[in-house]
Amino acid sequence: MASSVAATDRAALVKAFDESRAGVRGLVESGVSAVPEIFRHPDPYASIPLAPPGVSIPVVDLSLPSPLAAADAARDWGFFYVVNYHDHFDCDDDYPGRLLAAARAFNELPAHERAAHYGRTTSTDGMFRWRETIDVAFWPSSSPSPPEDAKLTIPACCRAEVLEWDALATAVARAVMALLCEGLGIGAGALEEASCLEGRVMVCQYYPVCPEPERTMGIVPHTDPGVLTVLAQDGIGGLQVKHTTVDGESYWVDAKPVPGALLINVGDLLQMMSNDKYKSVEHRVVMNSHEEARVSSGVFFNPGKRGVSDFYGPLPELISSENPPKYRSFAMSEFLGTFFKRDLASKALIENFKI
Ligand SMILES: O=C(O)CCC(=O)C(=O)O
Ligand SMILES: [Fe+2]
Repeated sequence: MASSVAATDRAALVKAFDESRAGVRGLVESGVSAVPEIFRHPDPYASIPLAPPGVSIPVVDLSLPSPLAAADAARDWGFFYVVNYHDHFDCDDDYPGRLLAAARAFNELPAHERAAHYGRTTSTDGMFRWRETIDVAFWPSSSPSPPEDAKLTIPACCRAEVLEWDALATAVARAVMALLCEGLGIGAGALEEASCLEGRVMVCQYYPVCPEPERTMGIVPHTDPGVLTVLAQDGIGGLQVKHTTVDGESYWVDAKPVPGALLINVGDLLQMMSNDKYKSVEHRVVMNSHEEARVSSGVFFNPGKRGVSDFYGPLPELISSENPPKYRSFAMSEFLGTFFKRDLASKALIENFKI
């Protein structure tokens, strides 16, 4: 009986929260001093320890001739910063700051102006996160750039910056994919030819200030499902990456904000396509205790070709009797079906395709 009453209370809380269409920011604006029940995690910061001082995520300097730096980082860490890319891609020095400022401005509009874009994402465990997520753009995978009607769904106050960000993130992903292909010893264009730049999803995340940061999380530990993620974050911090050393010791490493840098991470699909050479690693966002909300934006790259005869799995060029496939091949429809059914829990997705 008690649990059905609790379930009813919870349903009422969820309904009230959704109907407000004001999101977590609306709660903060209304002056909540405690994290409401639906956002509370049983033990958000249990599990493995924080990294010892001096351990940090590798940096790949795109202005230097170090062709294997990205591949080494993708193998050992699954995460790396890219720096000094502005000249390489002929982009303004204020990137990604200009995008992040525009995304912040959107999130800080009065609630009634944001409401049209309100959308709440919960994972299959039903837990709510202390964040706002706007899917700022999602367009048919067959189209190389957003069609005009998709552009109009992007909030007007950040539309220009979002479109610039899409173009920059795609150029960076193209260059990084080429480096990662070279690291696999295959043609630099192999991932692009497999349509991995085409199926893009962009999100802007806004993590409001939290009155009880120890009770909830921005994002629980997860791996990204796609091929590659290109992420921009502002100066607040909160993203942590799980790193396991060669001795098998694991800890959370802060992805400290580096001005102007972008973060790249390997997703589950790339781990499988590379037959485990590159690793998709868990990451999470802890609540900040700053006085200002945190803003980040990720572009998730996925294969765009999704026909019945388009199969993914270890790249055939990599497979030999010394390197037999560790995963079976699958169509994107099966992959996505499994993705939407799974828990956000670590590595659950990839296990389904192991041979
Ligand atoms: O906000 C961040 O820094 C990371 C977000 C993230 O991991 C995701 O959206 O998958
Ligand atoms: Fe992620």
